[in-house]
Amino acid sequence: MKVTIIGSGSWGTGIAQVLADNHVDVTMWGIEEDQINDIQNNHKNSMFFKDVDLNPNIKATTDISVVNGSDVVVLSVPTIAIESVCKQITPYLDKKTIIVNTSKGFHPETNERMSEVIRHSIPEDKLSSVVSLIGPSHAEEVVQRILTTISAVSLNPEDAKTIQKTFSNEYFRIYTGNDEIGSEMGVALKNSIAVASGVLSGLGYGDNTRAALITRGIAEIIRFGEAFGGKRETFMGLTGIGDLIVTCTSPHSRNFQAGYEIGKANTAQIFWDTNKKTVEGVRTAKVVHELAEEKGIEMPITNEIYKVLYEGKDPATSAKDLMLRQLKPE
Ligand SMILES: NC(=O)C1=CN([C@@H]2O[C@H](COP(=O)(O)OP(=O)(O)OC[C@H]3O[C@@H](n4cnc5c(N)ncnc54)[C@H](OP(=O)(O)O)[C@@H]3O)[C@@H](O)[C@H]2O)C=CC1
Ligand SMILES: O=C(CO)COP(=O)(O)O
Repeated sequence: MKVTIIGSGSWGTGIAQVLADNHVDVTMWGIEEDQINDIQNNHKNSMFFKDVDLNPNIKATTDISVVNGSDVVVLSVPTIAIESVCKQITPYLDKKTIIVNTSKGFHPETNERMSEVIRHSIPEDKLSSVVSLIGPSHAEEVVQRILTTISAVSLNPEDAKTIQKTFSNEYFRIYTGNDEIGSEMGVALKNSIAVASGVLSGLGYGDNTRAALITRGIAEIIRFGEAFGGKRETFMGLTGIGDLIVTCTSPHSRNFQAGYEIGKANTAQIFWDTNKKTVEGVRTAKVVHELAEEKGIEMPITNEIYKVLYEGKDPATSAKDLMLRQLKPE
């Protein structure tokens, strides 16, 4: 089994660690020469994990032709880059390949889910199927082999099983699923709720507030996901409540961290002026706000985060407005 990972960032490195530990032939491809040399020669990705030793069998290159001969290609770049990397790898796919999506969010212009983007970007004769490998999994913990469980979700059950077998080990357990819509919606929408979680912490609120946010957050994620065809039970699993909990509560979460700074400053301007990290929940809030308006879906938390990010509303007023919304029965 030959696996190529597209993207040499945080999550690509986490995935590579798991595969190399499983004795899979794994190569990371990236555009940052320094990072690639660091992985290939020093067995480190110091930009992301200063003190972590990587499995020395992880290979790394800036040569995209490495994709040639791959049985599986894992895409570990931000959602805004998924379409372009699909186009870049297509000439080098020489058989029907399983494409593993690990990104969480929507296409920047078409608002499509990631599996849809990949299916539209890679010709059928080069694509076995898309498997989304998603769930509660901060790379910072996976590289340290901290026990983690996530889902391999695909419309093709055989390919989902192949990915389950390839990635599973004593610290990384994979479940399979086929509700692509529900799973991809769950992991995308939780990022905007995680920004809200950070904002509330930055404003100085506590554990009661966070529990309220997670509970009401999953309620609006379910409303949205069901309206698009996701199954209710999926939102109770790893790609729903599981990923929502980890991202809303973990200091590793970049969505939480971005929200925290916004809450502390009581303005999103600080984010727009300084952020350089991958914070998917920011763009997702815009997509979800637009789609929810179109379909008339009630998304109070996501809408307040949208107003904070895109309309200059101050977070303290947003929190108060959420609390004073007209009361309804539970
Ligand atoms: N980090 C995590 O714990 C997890 C992340 N995810 C998801 O994985 C996706 C990637 O996140 P993550 O790895 O954290 O992000 P990072 O920012 O850590 O890494 C992304 C990598 O992709 C590279 N990249 C960006 N655009 C391109 C491009 N056009 N061509 C080639 N490479 C490109 C970046 O290079 P450069 O630095 O030059 O921009 C960087 O090396 C996100 O959707 C995220 O939600 C999912 C689960 C866990
Ligand atoms: O999706 C993730 C963990 O499951 C990563 O979350 P962040 O992008 O907020 O760091």
